[in-house]
Amino acid sequence: MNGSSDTSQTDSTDVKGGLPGSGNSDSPQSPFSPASASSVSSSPVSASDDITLVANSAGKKVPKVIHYQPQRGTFDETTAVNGDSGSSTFRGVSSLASAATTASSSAAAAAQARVSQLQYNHNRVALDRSINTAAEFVHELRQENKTQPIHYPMTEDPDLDARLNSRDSRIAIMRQKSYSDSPEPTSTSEDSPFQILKIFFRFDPASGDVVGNLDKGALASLIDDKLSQVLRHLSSLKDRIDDTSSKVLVTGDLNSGKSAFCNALLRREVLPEDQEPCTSVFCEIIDALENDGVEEVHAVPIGSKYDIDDHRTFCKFQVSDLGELVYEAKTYSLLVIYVKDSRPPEQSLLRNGVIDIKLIDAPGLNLDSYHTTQLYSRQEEIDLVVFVVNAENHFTLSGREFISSAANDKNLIFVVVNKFDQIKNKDRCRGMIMQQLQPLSPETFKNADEFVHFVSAQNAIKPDGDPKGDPDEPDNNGDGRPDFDRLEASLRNFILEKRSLSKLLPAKTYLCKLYDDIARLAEINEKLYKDSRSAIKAQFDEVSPQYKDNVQNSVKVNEAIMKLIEDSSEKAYDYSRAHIREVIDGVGQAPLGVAFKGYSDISRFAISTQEGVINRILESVAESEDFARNNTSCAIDDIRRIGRQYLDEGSMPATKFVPEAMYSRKRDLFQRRIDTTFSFTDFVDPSLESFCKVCGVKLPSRTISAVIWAAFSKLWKTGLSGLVVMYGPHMFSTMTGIQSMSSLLPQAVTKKVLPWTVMGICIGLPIYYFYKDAPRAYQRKVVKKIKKELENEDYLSVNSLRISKEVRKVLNYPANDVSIGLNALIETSNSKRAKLIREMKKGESCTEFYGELIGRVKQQRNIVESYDLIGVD
Ligand SMILES: Nc1nc2c(ncn2[C@@H]2O[C@H](COP(=O)(O)OP(=O)(O)OP(=O)(O)O)[C@@H](O)[C@H]2O)c(=O)[nH]1
Repeated sequence: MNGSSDTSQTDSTDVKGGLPGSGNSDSPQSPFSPASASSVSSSPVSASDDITLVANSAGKKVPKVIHYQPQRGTFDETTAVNGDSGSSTFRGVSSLASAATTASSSAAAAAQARVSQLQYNHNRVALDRSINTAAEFVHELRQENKTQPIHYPMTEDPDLDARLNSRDSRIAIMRQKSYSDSPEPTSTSEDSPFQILKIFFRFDPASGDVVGNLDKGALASLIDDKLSQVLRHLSSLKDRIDDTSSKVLVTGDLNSGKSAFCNALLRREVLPEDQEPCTSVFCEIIDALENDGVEEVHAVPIGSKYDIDDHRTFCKFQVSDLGELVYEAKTYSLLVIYVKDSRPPEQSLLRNGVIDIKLIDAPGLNLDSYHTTQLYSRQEEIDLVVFVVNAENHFTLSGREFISSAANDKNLIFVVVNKFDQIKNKDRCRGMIMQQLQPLSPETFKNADEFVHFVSAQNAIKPDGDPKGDPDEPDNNGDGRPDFDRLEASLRNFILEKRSLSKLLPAKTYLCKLYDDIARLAEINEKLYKDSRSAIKAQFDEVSPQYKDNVQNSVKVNEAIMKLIEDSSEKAYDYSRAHIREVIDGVGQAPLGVAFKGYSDISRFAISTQEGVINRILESVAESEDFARNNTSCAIDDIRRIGRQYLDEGSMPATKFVPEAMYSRKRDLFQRRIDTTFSFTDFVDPSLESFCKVCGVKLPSRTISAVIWAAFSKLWKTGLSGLVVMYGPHMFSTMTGIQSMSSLLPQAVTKKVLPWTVMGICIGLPIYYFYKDAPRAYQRKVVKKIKKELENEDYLSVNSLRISKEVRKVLNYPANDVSIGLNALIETSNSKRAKLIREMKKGESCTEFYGELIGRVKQQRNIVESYDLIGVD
């Protein structure tokens, strides 16, 4: 029987009244990859075939539908059963013997068997669903781990030093230790709170720290690896329970007699046995009925995937070629051996008429690490492990490692202590083996009667061995057939009758352990987030006011500094305006100190005078700039002092103040704009004041002289002066009676002295005046001219503004420094605050996620726990 369409009928049961929602049709979408999902769906549910066990079409030589009656130990063609009365203990060989005496109750047994079959299918479908649910949980954990790395508790056992996370490395290390005869390895099972989600960490003795520098990301990736490993395992579990055949893996140390054991089961020497290590290729032994009854070997080349219907995937050989083929590990990865078993179904394990059995003979554990790794991975897809141990050697290190790993998954494994015929002190050997087994597989130890057998495989096949093999015969210490028959009966019982145990129990056990682990991991994480919540809240309460204070301080400081800048700038403006105005106003009033060396030197005098005036004004501008510099320097100190109230020196980027740099770029170039040309009229600037000064006459007062001068100027300008010249003498004589001035003087004076005197005064005095007043007149005129130009271009305001602007500009640098420092403080406290808010939110959502997950996982755990597998059979 294989997994073809006929086989699907075997387990394809429409579960009526089974577990709520069970059955593939309404199962949630499979969380596995499409490939594995499709492999599962290849067993469609059929309501009509719920309890019929069907041999495949190749089984023409046996009844098409045969039914095993375990209590009678017989088969008939009308009753479809697979189970017994539901006893929870293993019947062993005695049950077969007693079955003969209960033939009359066959109808009742058949009915019971139907119920058993129905329950088996219920459990299988329910487990199938539970595997899907478990895979969903694992997917959720993986997703969570991506967004927020899962916290994983680490063990602190220094003995874990050399343990690595990969199975290969672990095995390699174990093997290395085994070769070096090192003491028993330290198991991490006690150190880790997990059974399935156990991660091996490397202990760093130098740092005294587990896994040394393992950061969150690396840990997350380790957890992700582990979770994807679990997903793969769940997928193979699913395949395993959906697979109608049973795979029995025969493994053990090199030369322990695995091949001899397989041969003994087949009652013929199919596999080669040798003193030297020989089996280096996996051998799958299948009933020849699966190959149209033809005995042959299909050797699958490395890299090829075996398909019996595709001849390109294997090479055909005779069974007799196996002697050479088992050494061809470099060419073949698998030898599929089809053998006939002519014994009746109630005796043959392979051709039992109930289910397909594949017997897998594996290379010895200590052959090499590659084969050991292969063995570990094959172990995951098989239903039953038969571990063959050499009674002479007991359990080796690699054997112990393998058994604890397999027992973790399977709960129950068969231990065949072979070559028992070679042992003299059998009781001592038995005691020691049992002692070694107890910690490795407690369940197997508990059920040792059924699962631990001391035999001699070689003797079992000998022609002089008891051919009938009565399993009820007392133990004869492995010297002959009875011990082996007893073993075989237990094996048959477990595989065929206790199918729930052999097929479904591993899945149930694994799921329970996985649910426990997920719940434990979720509890640890939930607790962590709950615990860290109050710590984060306390931090937030501390940081939050800091942030507010920083914002307020920043506003306050910025306002103070802005005011300081405004004040300094205004002060510079006011001072500059007042000072330059004062200088411009007074520039012409004091002598400029430019010597007038006569008219021959008039050009130099003119230029020097102009320069003198301009320089005086420029000096006043420079003085204002100096004032502004000092003022700025003080203001900078003030700004830094304000900043330091809130910032430490280091957090304030100090821009260096260079006073000379101020006003170095925008110099006042006013002198270039002044018209430096001059003319004769620039030296004439008559005024009463200057006239009096030149004549050495002191004016009565400034007011009187100003009035006189004003009147004179008016007269002169309005033309009254002409009237005075024309009619003045006439009016004078009319009013005084003096005809002419000359009549008052002697004739000689009138005629000779007076004209010359008058002429001298009228011509000489002005000439003298203008000559003498020319330098001062020029100065006055130049001052007037420059002042006018300054006024035209609003020189005063422009320069005051320029000076104050520069003050503002320079002060903005330290102000900016303080502002940057304060902003950094705000930014730091704000980002701390934001981070804490994020952490709080994340913590809340994580707490919620794990809390909810724990509830769902525990609920599922209880459901799986409630599946009664033992009671079924
Ligand atoms: N005395 C004795 N020798 C046995 C028994 N079973 C096997 N042998 C011998 O042990 C040797 C190894 O047996 P195999 O069956 O080849 O062992 P194996 O475990 O398959 O060997 P590998 O596949 O190479 O690891 C052979 O010489 C067998 O004849 C037994 O029960 N008693």
